[in-house]
Amino acid sequence: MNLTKGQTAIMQADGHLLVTGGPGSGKTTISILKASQIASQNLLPGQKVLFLSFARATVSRVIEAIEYEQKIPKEQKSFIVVDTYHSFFWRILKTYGYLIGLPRRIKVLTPPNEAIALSVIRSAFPSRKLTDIQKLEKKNAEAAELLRLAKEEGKVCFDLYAPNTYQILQGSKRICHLIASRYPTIILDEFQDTNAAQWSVVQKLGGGCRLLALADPEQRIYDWIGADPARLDHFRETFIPIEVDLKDDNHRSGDTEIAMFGRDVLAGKFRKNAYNGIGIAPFTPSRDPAMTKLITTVYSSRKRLIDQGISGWSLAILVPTKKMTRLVSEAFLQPPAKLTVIPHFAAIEMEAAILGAEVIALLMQPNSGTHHFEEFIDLMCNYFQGKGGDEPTQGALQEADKIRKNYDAWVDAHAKGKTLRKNSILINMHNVYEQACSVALTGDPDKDWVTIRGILEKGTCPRLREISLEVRNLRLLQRGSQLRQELSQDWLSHGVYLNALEVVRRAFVQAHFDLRAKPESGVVVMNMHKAKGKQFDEVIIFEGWPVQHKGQTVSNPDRIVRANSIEQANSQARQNFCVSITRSKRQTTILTPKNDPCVLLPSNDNA
Ligand SMILES: Nc1ncnc2c1ncn2[C@@H]1O[C@H](COP(=O)(O)OP(=O)(O)OP(=O)(O)O)[C@@H](O)[C@H]1O
Repeated sequence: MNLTKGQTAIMQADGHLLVTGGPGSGKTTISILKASQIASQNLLPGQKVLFLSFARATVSRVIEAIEYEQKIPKEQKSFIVVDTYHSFFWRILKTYGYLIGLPRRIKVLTPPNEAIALSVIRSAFPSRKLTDIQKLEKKNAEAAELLRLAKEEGKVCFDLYAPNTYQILQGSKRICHLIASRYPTIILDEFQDTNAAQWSVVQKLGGGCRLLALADPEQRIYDWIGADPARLDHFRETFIPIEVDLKDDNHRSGDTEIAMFGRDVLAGKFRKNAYNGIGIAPFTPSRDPAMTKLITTVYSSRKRLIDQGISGWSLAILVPTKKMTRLVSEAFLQPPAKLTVIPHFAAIEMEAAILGAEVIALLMQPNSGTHHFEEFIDLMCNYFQGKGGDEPTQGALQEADKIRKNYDAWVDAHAKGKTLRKNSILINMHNVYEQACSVALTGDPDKDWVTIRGILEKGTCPRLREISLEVRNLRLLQRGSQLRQELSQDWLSHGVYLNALEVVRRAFVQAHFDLRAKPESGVVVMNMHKAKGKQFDEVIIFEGWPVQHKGQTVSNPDRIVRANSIEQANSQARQNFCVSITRSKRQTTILTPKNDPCVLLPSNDNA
């Protein structure tokens, strides 16, 4: 690979560095080569280069670049640590948290458990249309409870990682010094999206370490969780870095006009009528025709990639919302019009699946007396309280309440020697529970998991059926996985799965910090925000459509721009769209409803 002038300047620079550049301009690539150079020339024994990213998704892209694209030699690779901000902060908190009043032993409060812990507070507020005062009260009540959980119970939620790490660094020069001597160079990926708390930690780290920030101000898509347009200026003022702008170099899709189209979307002015590498196709705005259009478009893209003989090809379907990710995934599994199924991986929010998995794990454990059913009920309530993550629906919270009340009535009836009323939701739930508990398990975790899941799926309890469908999205029991090994070990030691629930809970915490990743391949479906920092051979962007009644639009959900309204087409919407468009190396196809095309696309007036 021949380095560009800008990339060469980066290789020659000393001191703090700020590297900017558009999509595919080679920021990640050059930072890896720089890390490798530092690893071979500037490290003392015990030191490493630390590469910090926001999400595991981005980490996997960096690892892909280190392993597969740049083929960094083994001896240098072992001196580069790629980590998420989360897991780096967590390591600091675990070791030094006691200095700021956290208990000596702390645990991760995972998002599903955070949702459960906050559900009582949340259910006290209306789920929609909150006044500003209500919003503030809710936020304060949630923050106070999360702080209490951290300080009193040692359960630390993700949002406290950065502020608590800052507190530790602020209070101890010695710890700052220790980190700097371990990691004399820190690379900050996607720096434009750093929030205030993360920035305060970076400022502390920069006192002793050399910082290399990578940024594209036009790919800033996290304003809603604290990214700040002025962040690059903060970095410039604080660290006076050498600055290299890789500008609009485009190595990702250089043979196409994908990057040009992305820039034109940002500017809202289109230089051409058609762009090489960009396809825009309308679909009929209702479920089956829309999904049919998407599925046939996927067939064509997939065929193109296979015909070109690209090994390990990747095709991403990017959609605006979590809900659409699910709808598309379901349509790929059960396509309309007798089309064939599309094997794929969907990046679905996992709260519901994780809590559902806990129910299955408990059912794998032996039914060892009266508390088993009680624990089962607790997990069912947890599932409904936590399945919506930080946006629980009132319906789900009420469902949890209903289960609890019916259980109390059941206990009461038992105590009085009476039977439960016939229409109690507990009747079916208990029947299916009993069936699951009485099935003979084999010691093969994968098989046993599927057996229990099957009982829930075929049973008469709609709530357990829902759980069986949710956990279908889990991929934790593949051959060789840690979870599978630990469950097998549990069976070997006890002849039953004595600790299945504990093993499953542990596996999810490990999975959150697990950074081993393979390049993304095959068909993947994900929300547009999740595609940040990634690249694929082809991309299809697919959005929702207006719902009409008697000729009037009654709602317009799941659009690239909220309600597809030109007033909402702000820079965030444009940047988010541009990031998605430019993830592709060869071809980006945009599918948009025929009667109400995306307002960011060229219309006949501005093409
Ligand atoms: N000088 C170069 N010559 C050829 N290919 C390059 C060069 N620099 C980078 N590339 C390739 O271009 C592609 C995009 O590079 P990279 O991912 O580093 O860009 P980026 O600036 O980090 O992109 P984004 O901000 O969109 O995530 C990669 O496949 C990389 O291998």
